[in-house]
Amino acid sequence: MSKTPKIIYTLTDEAPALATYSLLPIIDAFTDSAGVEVETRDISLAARVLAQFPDVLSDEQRVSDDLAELGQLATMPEANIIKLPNISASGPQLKATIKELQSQGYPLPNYPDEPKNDEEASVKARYDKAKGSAVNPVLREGNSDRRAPKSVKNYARKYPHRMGEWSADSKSHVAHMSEGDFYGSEQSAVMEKATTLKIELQQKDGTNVVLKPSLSVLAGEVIDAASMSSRRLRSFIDGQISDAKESDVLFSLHLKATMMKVSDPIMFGIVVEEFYKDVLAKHADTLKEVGFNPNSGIGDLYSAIEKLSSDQQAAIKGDIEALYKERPAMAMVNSHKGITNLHVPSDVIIDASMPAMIRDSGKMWNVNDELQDTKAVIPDRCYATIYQAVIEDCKKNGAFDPTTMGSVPNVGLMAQKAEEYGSHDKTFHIPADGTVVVTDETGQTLFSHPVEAGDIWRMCQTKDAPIQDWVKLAVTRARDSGAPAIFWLDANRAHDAQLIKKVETYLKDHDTAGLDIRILAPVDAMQISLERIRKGEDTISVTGNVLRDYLTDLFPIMELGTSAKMLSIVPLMNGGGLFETGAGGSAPKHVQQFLEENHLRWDSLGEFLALAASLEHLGSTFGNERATLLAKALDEANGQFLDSNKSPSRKVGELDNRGSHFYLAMYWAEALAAQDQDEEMKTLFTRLAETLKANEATIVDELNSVQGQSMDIQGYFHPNGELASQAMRPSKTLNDALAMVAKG
Ligand SMILES: NC(=O)C1=CN([C@@H]2O[C@H](COP(=O)(O)OP(=O)(O)OC[C@H]3O[C@@H](n4cnc5c(N)ncnc54)[C@H](OP(=O)(O)O)[C@@H]3O)[C@@H](O)[C@H]2O)C=CC1
Ligand SMILES: O=C(O)CCC(=O)C(=O)O
Ligand SMILES: [Mg+2]
Repeated sequence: MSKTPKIIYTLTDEAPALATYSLLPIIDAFTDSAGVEVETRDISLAARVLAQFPDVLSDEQRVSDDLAELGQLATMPEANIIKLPNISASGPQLKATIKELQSQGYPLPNYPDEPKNDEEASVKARYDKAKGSAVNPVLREGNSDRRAPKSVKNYARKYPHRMGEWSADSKSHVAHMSEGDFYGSEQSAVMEKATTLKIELQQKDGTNVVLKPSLSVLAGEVIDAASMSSRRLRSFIDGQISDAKESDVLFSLHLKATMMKVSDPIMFGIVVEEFYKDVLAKHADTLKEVGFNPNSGIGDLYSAIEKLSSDQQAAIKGDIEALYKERPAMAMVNSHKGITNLHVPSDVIIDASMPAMIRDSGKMWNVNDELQDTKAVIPDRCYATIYQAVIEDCKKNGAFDPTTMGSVPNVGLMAQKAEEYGSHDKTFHIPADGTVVVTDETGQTLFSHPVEAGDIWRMCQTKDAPIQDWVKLAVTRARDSGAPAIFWLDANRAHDAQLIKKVETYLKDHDTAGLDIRILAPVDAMQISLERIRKGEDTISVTGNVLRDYLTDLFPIMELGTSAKMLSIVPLMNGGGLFETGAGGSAPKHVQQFLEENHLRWDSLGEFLALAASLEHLGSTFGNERATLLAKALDEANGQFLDSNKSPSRKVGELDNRGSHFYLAMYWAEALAAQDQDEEMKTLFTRLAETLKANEATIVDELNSVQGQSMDIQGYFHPNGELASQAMRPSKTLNDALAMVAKG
């Protein structure tokens, strides 16, 4: 790996990838002229799929495995990576990508749902490497520091987003299990020394199945295991379906099937099976024949039955319509297109979906496109209760006020795959009744869980070094910000109880004099943080990986309207920097709008903030003065951008993502023109600033007047780069101005 100071900018998917076609040429123009190298690496879902199959692709079609390269880089001190959100693919998304690539002439094999031989098993294993949250855990060699910078908070106070009102008699609530879940069954242990673990299912019939023959663990590592009873989950879901009907609230399910890619699709499938039970039973044989997979959602049924005669299709569809009349109303993802909460496992993802519901008065959309009170089903108790605490607070005190509310930044434990629950090769769908037993190399039993066929059993690892780093980061943030820091840990949970001991120990390594650092159960931590936020006070949440994910959408969405406006830094444990953009996802809805009317409402503020932090890091690590200068100027430009409210509008014909990039470029050039530290840069950027200012009206007109047309960029997951670039760079005046400063 070269040690030249450079920034790696990632190419990803959907809305952020489209935005990059417009933003990257601007970044290139500014950094080229300063001699700062910016290189790209493609970690899009399509590229990650292609990288798995060099053997079937032609020389021209073959792509490098950029993710593997970046995974290596993330462990080195010179790493400086800007990571945009990417698709964490659900099964249906992965299959759609394969289909699109095949239609573009890539001779990829089909995805074998049920491999029939070794060859198919190997194909499936390769595809599965690109499934779910396959990027973030590879790059996250550090813990997470996510917060709203002051300028962004001031912006939200000046231009508050809309918040739905709350009523004291809202019927919305969270429903969770009371037994048989992961929370209730968790067992945890800290490894005294490095060892190798074995996971085995001792079946009732006396035979043993080795689930994992060997797993190396380090001294000090926290290991835990838990199970989810499918029988109890089914009866809980049945109860909730009846209760939603009786209480006349929408039924909705909130999981993280993308990130917890093994456990949560199974839970999703169980809910699909229970909700559509009668129809699925009536047509069981036919649906089996056409290969319907409930874990992929009811949307998969509609695709699967396309193979049937139109009469057969009509019969099944008719039965589903009849079932809807008996069942409670379901929360809709898109009522115009008939997309329900149970259509696709990746459409409703808890980190974004629960905050959106809370922002919308605790309601979700019904089939008539109206907001309605909702039962939010979050089966496992580990974190469900925090959302109920927010709902209770809103019912009592009304909606939060973005103009006065304080902030809850987050310090999250996630380095080296910490607490990656339910997502990896240590989560199993149990094939038969028995006991799952974990033993160490001396044969001593660590954990033992009685299980039934169909249950989910998961193990999770959290290494010691990341925990120490996380505690240190929390103390640093508390010191730098002056805000109290709360560790959200539940003494009644086996895993958290181990972490509490470690936190108490490692806090002693730091000077905490004068700091307010507490350890509280998540519900208590939530209540105190909400009480303080209403008084305009800030409270740092110091959490494990799952709460990091949940809270870094929840609070930003309440405070700023979207998590896209967050600063999201991952100080890598070996000294490098990973700068994530925002905290949200890849906004598929934004792409839909872009394709329908050539308006991209994606807000790249997260990218602007990440770039400033990345340049600053490059400047300080390599003593590169021009990088520092660019960083300072970009900081000012970001302030100006927010102050002038040049974020994209949601409406066609108005300023969109491209227009917002133009303004950023103008403010950035103006800031560089205003400085006196570097004469050459001053001269160059004064010319650019003057040109952009003089042509502001023309450029904005060129960018806005193209809107209102449908667009075709020949692909969704793997669009034609030239067409996408043309679409995203429609202003000749702006392009010519940028060419003026670009080197060469
Ligand atoms: N770090 C990562 O790589 C992450 C990836 N993902 C992936 O993203 C995909 C979609 O996930 P989903 O949960 O729907 O989350 P998204 O964040 O994509 O969408 C939720 C909503 O948040 C708003 N939003 C998000 N980002 C922006 C932005 N930059 N500018 C303006 N508004 C924004 C949009 O609201 P509105 O519609 O009102 O405009 C959007 O519809 C999935 O494939 C998921 O796996 C998800 C989270 C993180
Ligand atoms: O990796 C993923 O799938 C999602 C990550 C995410 O939502 C987050 O880090 O906030
Ligand atoms: Mg998230």
